[in-house]
Amino acid sequence: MTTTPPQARPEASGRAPVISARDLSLTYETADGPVHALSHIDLDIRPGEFVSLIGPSGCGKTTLLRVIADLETATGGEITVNGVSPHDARLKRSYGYVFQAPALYPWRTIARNVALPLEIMGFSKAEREERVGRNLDLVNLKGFERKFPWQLSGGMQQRASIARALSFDPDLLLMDEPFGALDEIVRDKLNEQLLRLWDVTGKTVVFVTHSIPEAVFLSTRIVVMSPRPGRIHDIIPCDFPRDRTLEIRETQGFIDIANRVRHGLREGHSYVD
Ligand SMILES: Nc1ncnc2c1ncn2[C@@H]1O[C@H](COP(=O)(O)OP(=O)(O)OP(=O)(O)O)[C@@H](O)[C@H]1O
Repeated sequence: MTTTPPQARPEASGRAPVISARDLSLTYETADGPVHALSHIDLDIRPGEFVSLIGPSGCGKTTLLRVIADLETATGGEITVNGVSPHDARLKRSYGYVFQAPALYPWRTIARNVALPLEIMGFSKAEREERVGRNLDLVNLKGFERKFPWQLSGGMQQRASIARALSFDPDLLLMDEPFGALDEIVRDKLNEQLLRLWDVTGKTVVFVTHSIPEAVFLSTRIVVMSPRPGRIHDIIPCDFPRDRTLEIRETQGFIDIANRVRHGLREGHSYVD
């Protein structure tokens, strides 16, 4: 992805939160009885933060992301996104969403996949072309406009889906285990590229992961969740420089935070992948 020099864009602790959840709960009613997917969630996420949600399967990470995105509705408590309800935020196109699988249409070229949200939103052809070019450049896929998804590696496809999520320039990026299906070397590379992209664009990112090193490397804060019912067990700040590189994983500071996350996952009576 682009190597534009990092800009000073510290997380704005004084500014209004992008996401604010108070006593948020969500219970699914199922044939086997209620499933308490989220319980008493209190969380503020400020502009420019990179917040990872980590926890074992079933602790509600995806459900929380889906509530923010208005794909599920909370059954208790309150949540705002950019100061309005998730529904209104969705109508205002406040966020881009990246799924675990790239979910690109195989019959569309990479450029036309990235352009899809812009077509739906009615952007002019000239504006679409400019935005597609800019965002493919941002994820280092310039030159691949005319390729089809199956002609790209899994990592490249996921970068294309990030370009698509960014195409209409939302301030908030919601990412649900975007690199979970990729091998470790590719994942490391994409982690570095995502970090640069976050630094350069100043987006707010909420990122679901099962990986402790990934969470510690990427985040400004890590939300450790535990299951049954899904709740927040710990919130861990990560104060590494924004322009950190993978070498930071060998430092004592990194190891200490990783240990705190691991400890939190164990205390939450959960397992660690
Ligand atoms: N649509 C649904 N209907 C009923 N129960 C659901 C539904 N979606 C999720 N659940 C349940 O809610 C709980 C939380 O699920 P969720 O997918 O949010 O967890 P997760 O932490 O993202 O898990 P994973 O890491 O496996 O993706 C789980 O017990 C799950 O089985």
